Amino acid sequence: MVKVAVLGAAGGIGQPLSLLLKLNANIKELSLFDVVNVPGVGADLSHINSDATTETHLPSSKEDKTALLTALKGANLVIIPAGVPRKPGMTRDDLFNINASIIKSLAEGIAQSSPDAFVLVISNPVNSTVPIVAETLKKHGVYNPSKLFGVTTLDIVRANTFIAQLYPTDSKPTDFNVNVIGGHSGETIVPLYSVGSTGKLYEKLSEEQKKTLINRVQFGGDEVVQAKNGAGSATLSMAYAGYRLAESILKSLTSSEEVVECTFLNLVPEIKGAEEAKKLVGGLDYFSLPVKLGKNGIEEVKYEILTKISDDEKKLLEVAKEQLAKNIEKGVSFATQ
Ligand SMILES: NC(=O)C1=CN([C@@H]2O[C@H](COP(=O)(O)OP(=O)(O)OC[C@H]3O[C@@H](n4cnc5c(N)ncnc54)[C@H](O)[C@@H]3O)[C@@H](O)[C@H]2O)C=CC1
Ligand SMILES: O=C([O-])CC(=O)C(=O)O
Repeated sequence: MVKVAVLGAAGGIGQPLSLLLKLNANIKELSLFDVVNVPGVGADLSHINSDATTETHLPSSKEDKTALLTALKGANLVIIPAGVPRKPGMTRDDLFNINASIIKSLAEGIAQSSPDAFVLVISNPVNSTVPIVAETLKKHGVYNPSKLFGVTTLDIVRANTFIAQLYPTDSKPTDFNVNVIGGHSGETIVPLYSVGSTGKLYEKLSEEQKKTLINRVQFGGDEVVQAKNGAGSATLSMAYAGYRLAESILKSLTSSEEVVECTFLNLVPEIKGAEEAKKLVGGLDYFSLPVKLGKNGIEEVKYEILTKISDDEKKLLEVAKEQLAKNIEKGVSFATQ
């Protein structure tokens, strides 16, 4: 039975994500933090007759650090959807200037109040915000790379849905679990349709259809940003995806079932398979890959998948690596300056 803290709980993602978490029988306490509106969200959720208790934490002023520290106290799992979303015409990197400082200050709170927690970073640009959290925790001497997750699950969710839409009579979205690797923005997102559950169906597509499908996964976020027309980006599908990763982590804590998920992680030697992965991705320090989850977080990186990909996917990877290197460096230098 665990305590989960959601930072940014009153937002577009935070609210439906908190609703899903409120329904999870493994969660004993749900701690909701935001800089606005969070008491209302908490009061509303608290009437649901599931067993998790709900508490809310709203800072009394910009200087008030106590609300965050209290929200995080004793948390086993911290999920961060705090920050600003995109508007049409913006890239995720355009969010860096605002979101980087928000993420850094939240990571400082985690370092102080819940240094042993699993940390799931949703806030964009993920390719840079994850290194910011890592460097901030390092500075405070409490960094455990096995417990830091950049949430890329929405890319997997989209990849499953979009291929199923091409084969409406032969398949359904739940048939698939596509590995999507790399990062979480545009061309850094690399869906590996040629391996695993989608291999045979993918091969049947024309070159044009393959290109369109991959592009749709890479730029799926833009579809939602454009449809919302200035009112933000994906929130409901993101809440579902963030919940899926949180649920998988909780499952690996409470059962002996093997659980594998893709996540954007820090490729450090202490994690089994990470050194092999790092060599295969041109020395990048962070990359999204399938990982085996266990009681202590990421137990093993399933790097072997990188040796099975098609020549076309290798080309996509080259483009992704170049962009990722810049995004990662931007996050690291912000946090270490
Ligand atoms: N990783 C992924 O796949 C995805 C990431 N995102 C990202 O998630 C983030 C949140 O998106 P939305 O929920 O749509 O935005 P939103 O604006 O609806 O909600 C963000 C919430 O964060 C809160 N917030 C701002 N500063 C804060 C602070 N210092 N501490 C705590 N809370 C704070 C705001 O008050 C607001 O309630 C964005 O950066 C967005 O780009 C969105 C979709 C997918
Ligand atoms: O597109 C955005 O800005 C939000 C996001 O990360 C996504 O939907 O994948």
